[in-house]
Amino acid sequence: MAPKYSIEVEGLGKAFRAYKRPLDRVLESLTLGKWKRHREFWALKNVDFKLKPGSSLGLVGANGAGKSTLLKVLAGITPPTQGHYRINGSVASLLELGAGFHLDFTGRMNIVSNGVMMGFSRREMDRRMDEIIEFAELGEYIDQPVRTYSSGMGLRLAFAIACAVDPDVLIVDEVFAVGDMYFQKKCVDKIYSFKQRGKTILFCSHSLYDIRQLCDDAIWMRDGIPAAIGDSVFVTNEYTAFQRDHIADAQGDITSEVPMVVRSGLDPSMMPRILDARLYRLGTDEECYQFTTGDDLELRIWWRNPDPDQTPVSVGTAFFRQDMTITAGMGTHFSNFPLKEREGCLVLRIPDIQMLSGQYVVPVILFDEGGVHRYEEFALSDHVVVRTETREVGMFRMQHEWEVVQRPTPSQSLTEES
Ligand SMILES: Nc1ncnc2c1ncn2[C@@H]1O[C@H](COP(=O)(O)OP(=O)(O)OP(=O)(O)O)[C@@H](O)[C@H]1O
Repeated sequence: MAPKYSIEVEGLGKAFRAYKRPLDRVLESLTLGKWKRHREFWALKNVDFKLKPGSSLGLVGANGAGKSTLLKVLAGITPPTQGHYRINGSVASLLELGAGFHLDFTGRMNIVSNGVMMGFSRREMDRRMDEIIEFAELGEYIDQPVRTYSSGMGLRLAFAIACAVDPDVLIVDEVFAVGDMYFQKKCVDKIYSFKQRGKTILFCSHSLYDIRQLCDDAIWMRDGIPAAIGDSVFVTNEYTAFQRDHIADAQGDITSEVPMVVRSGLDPSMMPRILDARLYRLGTDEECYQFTTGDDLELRIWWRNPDPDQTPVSVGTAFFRQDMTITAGMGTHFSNFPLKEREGCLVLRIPDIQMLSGQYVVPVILFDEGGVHRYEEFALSDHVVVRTETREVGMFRMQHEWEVVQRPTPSQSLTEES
């Protein structure tokens, strides 16, 4: 019978020793610990959660919040100081890049030694060798020592090995931060296929967008303690709200939630591209960036995709306020509207805009078909300004109505009944 949970974590904590100076560590060890020179520092405290097979959990939080430490504990790389965890099934982890590789061994030799470390026999790894080499696409480098690899190449090899051993639980730390666009796309596809096959994924990223797209649930780690746990959209919203209130320099960086575009790896002539994007009054050729609440607008996006079968794309856009809030986001992938053409002008019609006064930045983003991987981000030539002619407050005009009816207050009805 399949286990109810693939990961169970209870009261997990991890303390490190913090030394003021490197010398203090030496002094402490020379005195066999009698002369204590460290202070205890808790990188993780009171972490509790359970994950069912097939679910994916994202970790978000500021630098130093404890995300990597939690992943390392669960990957068995470092023991917890407090609490327990249990993982039902096999685990593969992609944590520090290149960790677990022998630098003087070739890629091929590392495939075997890595697999053996994960509990596979040499023969099994030999059997999977071709599949791993094919996925990693390292060419002749597969027979070169790993010390000659770039970090992207190390990642390719590590990811190929992790995929080939087909673990029940995959633990991934910021895998999309390294590697070229083409390989990132392969990683995303693999992660999706893991999810679809009922595997469990633990994933840490600074890209809230990736967390929302790939993870069902999320934990916001703050100073080693879970500050919010739950649905990934809820948790990332909580985290964004916190960042907005606490990080002064977040001002101005209004599209930071949409991660950077990566433009390498593919033959440039085969790259899907956004050629242009402009805003108009609906149904006219009047290009316009100033609207009044209730106006009708139309965004036209010209794109080209040389190979829609091999590289299917989707297009998204959003209205970002100056404080980073996404007021509204739309995407062909959300609307199940596939773009099968090689090129064309995609028209997004928005009648009766309901946004209230404000200035918005409207990027247009070319994604893969699932809306996860970004090929290109295109900025409109101007900010969009919306004015509201009434004195309504808030971000949005919400549909509503008022009415006066004759009905007793609930407390009156109770008195009458008794
Ligand atoms: N081996 C270690 N010895 C001492 N302190 C450590 C060690 N590893 C991590 N820490 C500390 O634990 C805290 C949590 O670190 P961790 O790497 O888990 O954060 P993170 O959330 O992954 O950060 P980032 O987003 O920058 O990767 C940090 O203050 C870090 O300095």
